[in-house]
Amino acid sequence: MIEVDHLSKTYGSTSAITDVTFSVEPGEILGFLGPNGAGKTTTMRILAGYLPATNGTAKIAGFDVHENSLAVRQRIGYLPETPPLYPEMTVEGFLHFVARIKGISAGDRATKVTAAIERCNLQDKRRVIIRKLSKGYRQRVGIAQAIVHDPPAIIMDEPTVGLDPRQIIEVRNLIKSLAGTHTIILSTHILPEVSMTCNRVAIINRGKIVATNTPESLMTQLTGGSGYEIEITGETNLAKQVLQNVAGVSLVESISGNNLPRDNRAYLRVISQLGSEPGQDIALALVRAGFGLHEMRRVSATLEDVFLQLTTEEKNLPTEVNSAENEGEAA
Ligand SMILES: Nc1ncnc2c1ncn2[C@@H]1O[C@H](COP(=O)(O)OP(=O)(O)OP(=O)(O)O)[C@@H](O)[C@H]1O
Repeated sequence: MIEVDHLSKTYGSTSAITDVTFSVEPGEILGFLGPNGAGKTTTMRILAGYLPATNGTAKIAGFDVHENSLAVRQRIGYLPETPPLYPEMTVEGFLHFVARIKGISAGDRATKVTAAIERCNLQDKRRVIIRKLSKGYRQRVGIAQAIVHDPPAIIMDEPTVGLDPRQIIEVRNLIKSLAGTHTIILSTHILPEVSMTCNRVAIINRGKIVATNTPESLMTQLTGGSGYEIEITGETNLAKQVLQNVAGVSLVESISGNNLPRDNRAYLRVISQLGSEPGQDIALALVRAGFGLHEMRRVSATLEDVFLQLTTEEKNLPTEVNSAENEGEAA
């Protein structure tokens, strides 16, 4: 349904995205995950036909976003980071207005607007002026305007930014309820958003796709699915250096958080590389380096570990995961 092929965009001398390739199957929700400035908005805007790419192609339902932009706009709903709302209009009036600009015939408008209102649970607010709505309800109106013409594909840029926890749950549930009948790309820098909402994730870092897969497979393939939590006596940074040099170790992070280490104790989390079991070597290396080893236990990797590994430890990546996955996606 959505095919992105070697897409690049430069702003003057700044390269925002480079060689971005991925695809989204019909009915799927793809999470487009990356830190600030990674290139998410740039990609979303190109897909929505609002920005020309410098190189590469993107197709929605078989139509090229640049060459057939009108056909593409009829087939996508776009929710930018700040929803394009007219605050002085009522919810219903605004949705009628959007339906008209999107080319829905006068006879069909009322049915389509009512369907979007019901889908987004806005029945109680249909005659309320948008300015008076909470941010959560405004976001729902933003989603309603994106789906009012019943497009097969929906592109959402950071749809839950600025919402309170209850509103976030509501908007996520709404997005999930749209999957199946719609194909969705959702850009986010929030990790739980991806594991809670998306079937698959594409991780982008500094303008490049560094992995594409289901959240579960990423966790297993990239980290071996496990690691260790370790409590030692000694200096954290020194211990990190020692552990980083142990064969089979992929990522080391401090988990002492804001708590001051008690009795000079450090708490570390080590993620192992695919297929390796470095537990014994970790224990040996720590003891040989003079650290007191108080506790060491196995833990499962989280999506956060994967994300950190991909966005901060690129040099340690098992390369087959990247290339094999991207080829698979492009096929
Ligand atoms: N209009 C522009 N002119 C010049 N550089 C830009 C422009 N828009 C974005 N960039 C740069 O391109 C890169 C990617 O930006 P983009 O907004 O796509 O990232 P993002 O992942 O959406 O980030 P955020 O989560 O912070 O919105 C950044 O380095 C950004 O500074």
